Amino acid sequence: MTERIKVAVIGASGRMGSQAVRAVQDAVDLELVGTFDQGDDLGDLGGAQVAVELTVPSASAANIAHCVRQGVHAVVGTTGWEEEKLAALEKELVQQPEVGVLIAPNFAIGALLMMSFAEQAARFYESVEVVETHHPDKVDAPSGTAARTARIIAEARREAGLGDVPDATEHDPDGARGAVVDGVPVHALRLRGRVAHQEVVFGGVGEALTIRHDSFDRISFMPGVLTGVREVGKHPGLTVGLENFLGL
Ligand SMILES: NC(=O)c1ccc[n+]([C@@H]2O[C@H](COP(=O)([O-])OP(=O)(O)OC[C@H]3O[C@@H](n4cnc5c(N)ncnc54)[C@H](O)[C@@H]3O)[C@@H](O)[C@H]2O)c1
Ligand SMILES: O=C(O)C1=N[C@H](C(=O)O)CCC1
Repeated sequence: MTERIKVAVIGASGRMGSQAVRAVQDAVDLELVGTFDQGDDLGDLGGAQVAVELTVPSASAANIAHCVRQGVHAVVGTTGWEEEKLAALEKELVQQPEVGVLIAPNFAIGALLMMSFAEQAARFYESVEVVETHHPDKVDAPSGTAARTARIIAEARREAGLGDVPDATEHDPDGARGAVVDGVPVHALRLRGRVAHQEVVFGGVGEALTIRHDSFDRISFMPGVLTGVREVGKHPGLTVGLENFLGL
């Protein structure tokens, strides 16, 4: 039998981390060797080959820098990885060229397809807005998925030579038009009872296209987490987006 991949989970007591612990325990080809949460010394990560990191935006970069220095591959679901943090991580990875880090704003297959479909549609529509809905315990807004979707759409619009999204608003003292990420309006709803949901709404002359994805349960993220764990060691350096491991 081939050796099982040794896995640690950081943020193991959280909503996602506790699901990830169960998913790793249930996978015959993986071995859970460490669980860590706030205040724990990560040390050698229990001898893990791969760490799954599901914490908070303010802690994630330091945790991943630690993993890289320990020579441990990392699968990162935590959001809030802005450009500066990614640049600093890339510098860390230069010192450990055999280590792979996957930053995955969303592990659900449907969310990855939603972003892919949105990229495909972007060049055909003058108007586009992103509306994300999450549970009210989420600490960051807009969601990592919404921010990434907006950037993917913006890039596709630039490549197609589209100009700004049309918007005649002159007076919006309360910010009713929402945030703007790379030129794309993004609206964040926080509702008890929801998990993670997003609509990408395109508007053209006389028509609209809505691409919607719903995660009703965090179990929807687990196949993607496990794919990340199995693949990350084969992809040294930084990878942003699980779609890169899925041929999407
Ligand atoms: N990529 C995805 O598909 C996906 C899906 C769901 C959630 N997320 C993201 O995952 C992250 C976690 O979400 P959640 O709902 O599980 O949050 P949560 O608040 O339930 O869990 C976070 C856990 O991290 C722990 N923690 C905080 N600081 C820490 C530190 N310095 N070291 C170790 N552990 C620490 C907390 O104690 C808590 O147990 C968020 O950033 C969220 O946006 C990503
Ligand atoms: O529950 C969360 O928090 C989620 N965070 C990710 C994001 O910000 O995009 C993925 C969906 C769930």
